[in-house]
Amino acid sequence: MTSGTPLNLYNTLTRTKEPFVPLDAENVRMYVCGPTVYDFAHIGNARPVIVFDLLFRLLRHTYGANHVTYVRNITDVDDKINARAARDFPALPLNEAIRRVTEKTGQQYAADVKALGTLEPTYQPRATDFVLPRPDGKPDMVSLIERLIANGHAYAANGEVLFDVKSMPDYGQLSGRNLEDNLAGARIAVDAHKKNPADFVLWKQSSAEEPGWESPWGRGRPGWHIECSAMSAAYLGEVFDIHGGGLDLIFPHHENEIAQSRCAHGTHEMARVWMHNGFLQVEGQKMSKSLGNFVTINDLLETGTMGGHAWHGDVLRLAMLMTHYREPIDFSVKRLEEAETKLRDWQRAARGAELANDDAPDASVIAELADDLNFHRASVVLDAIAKKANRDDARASHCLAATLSFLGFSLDSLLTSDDGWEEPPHIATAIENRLAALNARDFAKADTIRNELSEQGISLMDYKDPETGERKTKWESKR
Ligand SMILES: Nc1ncnc2c1ncn2[C@@H]1O[C@H](COP(=O)(O)OP(=O)(O)OP(=O)(O)O)[C@@H](O)[C@H]1O
Ligand SMILES: [Zn+2]
Repeated sequence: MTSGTPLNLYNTLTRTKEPFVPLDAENVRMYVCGPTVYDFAHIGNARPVIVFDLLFRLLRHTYGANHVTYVRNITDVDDKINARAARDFPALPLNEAIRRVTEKTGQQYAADVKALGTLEPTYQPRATDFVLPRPDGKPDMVSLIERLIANGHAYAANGEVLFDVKSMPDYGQLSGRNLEDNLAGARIAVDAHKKNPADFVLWKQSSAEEPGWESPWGRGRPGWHIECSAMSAAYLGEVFDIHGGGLDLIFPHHENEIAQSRCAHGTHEMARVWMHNGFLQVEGQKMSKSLGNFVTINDLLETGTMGGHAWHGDVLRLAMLMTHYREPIDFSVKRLEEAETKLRDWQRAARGAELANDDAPDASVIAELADDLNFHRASVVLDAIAKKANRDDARASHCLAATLSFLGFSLDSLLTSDDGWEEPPHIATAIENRLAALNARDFAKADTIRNELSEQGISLMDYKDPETGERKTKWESKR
C-alpha cells in the first residue's frame, strides 16, 4: 500500500525538518484553512491551495489514494462578509444578502482552484453548518465553547465568551510568543471586560441587523478561530497529522486553534505537523486585499491584467511551485513566462504518450518531493527526463507524461491553438525543407535553415526513427 519513500516535512512547531510518521497509515489526516468567501481570491490565496494540493497528491501516492483525508474549510461567517453583503445588496434582508455573497464567491473560488489543477479536498465544510449542535452529533462550535467554560478555560463577560489564555500554561508554543509579549501590545482600555488583554473571543453578541444564532449566551456569532477547531475535530478527530495554511495564520489563528482544541479535548497536541507557506509578494510586500496590491486568480486566467494576455492555470501552478513553498515569491510576468516556456517544453517532450490510470510517476521526482516538497529539485529531474524523451526515448516520454499528470499538469494545455499556442507553420515547413536538403546532400542549405531557426530561439535535434531508420527532426524552444 505504501510506496516506501519516507517523507520529511518541516514542522513550524518544532522548527525542524522531521520524518513524517502518520498516526494511522490507513487514514492520514490533513486540515488546511480555506478562504473567507467575500471577494475573488487573489493569487496569494492560491499559494496554499497549490502547495497543499501537491502535498495531498504526494500523501495519496505514498499511503494510497483512499487512505488520506484532506479537509479545507470555507469561512462563510465573518464581519467582512457582512460588510460586503450590506454594500452589494442594500435592498435585501442581511441574511439573504450574505447568502448571495457567499454562494457567488464560493462558486467562483471552486472554479478558480479547479483551473489550477487541484484535486478536490475530501471534505469542504462550511463554518455556518458547524455553529450549533448537529443532528449527526459531529463536534460543533457552541458545544466546544460550553466544554471550554466547563473546563475552566473560558468565561462569559459583557455578552462575549472569551478564552482565558492564563489557564493554559504553554500557550504560545507555535508562534514562540509568550504571554508577556502579547500583553505588551494589547490595548487595556478597550478590553476592560477581559481578565487578560490577550484573551480572545470565542463568541460575540449580534445586533438585530447582524447574523446570529441563539446560544446559551444569547443571540450571537462565533469568533473566527473556533470554527477550525470544530470542523477539524468533526472530520479528523481530536488529534490529527498535518495542519496547514499561510505564514500569516501562525499567530493568532493557529495558536488559538491549538489552545481551544487542546483545552477542550484535554490533549497535549492538536496536530502533529504544522506547515506554513511563505508569502506571495509584490515588490517586497505581501499581496493582500487590505493593501490593495492584489491580482485575482480570475484576472490571470481570463484577462490581460498581467503581461497583456490570459494565462493557463497550469502556468500559474508551475509559476507558484518553482519557488520552495517556505520561501517568499515575487510574482512577475517574467516568472509566468519562464513557467510557460518550461511547461511547454515538458509537454512537447511528453507528446504522444498514452497514459493508463495506474502509470507511476518517476521515483526520483517523488524522492525530491518527499524532502519537504522540494519541487525545484524535482523539476531538474523532469528536465533530464525531457531531454531523454527528446532523443526519441519513448519510455522517457511516457514517464514524463505520467509524472506531469501526477503533479497536476495537463499534457497538452499549451499545445493546442485554443490555449493560445500552436506549432508555427513556418517551423514545420523549414524542418521539411532542411530534411529535403540533407537528403539531397545540400549541407550548406541545411545549415542555413538551422541557423535561421536558431536565431528565432528554435533548436533542432535530428534522430533516426527506430522502426524505419528514416532521418527525423524534433525542435524545442531554447531557454
Ligand atoms: N500573499 C499571500 N501569500 C501566500 N499566502 C497567502 C497570502 N495572502 C493570504 N494567504 C493565505 O491564503 C489563505 C486564505 O486566507 P484568507 O481568505 O483569510 O485571505 P485573506 O485574509 O482574505 O487575504 P488578505 O490577507 O489579502 O486579506 C490563508 O492560508 C492565507 O494564509
Ligand atoms: Zn483555520
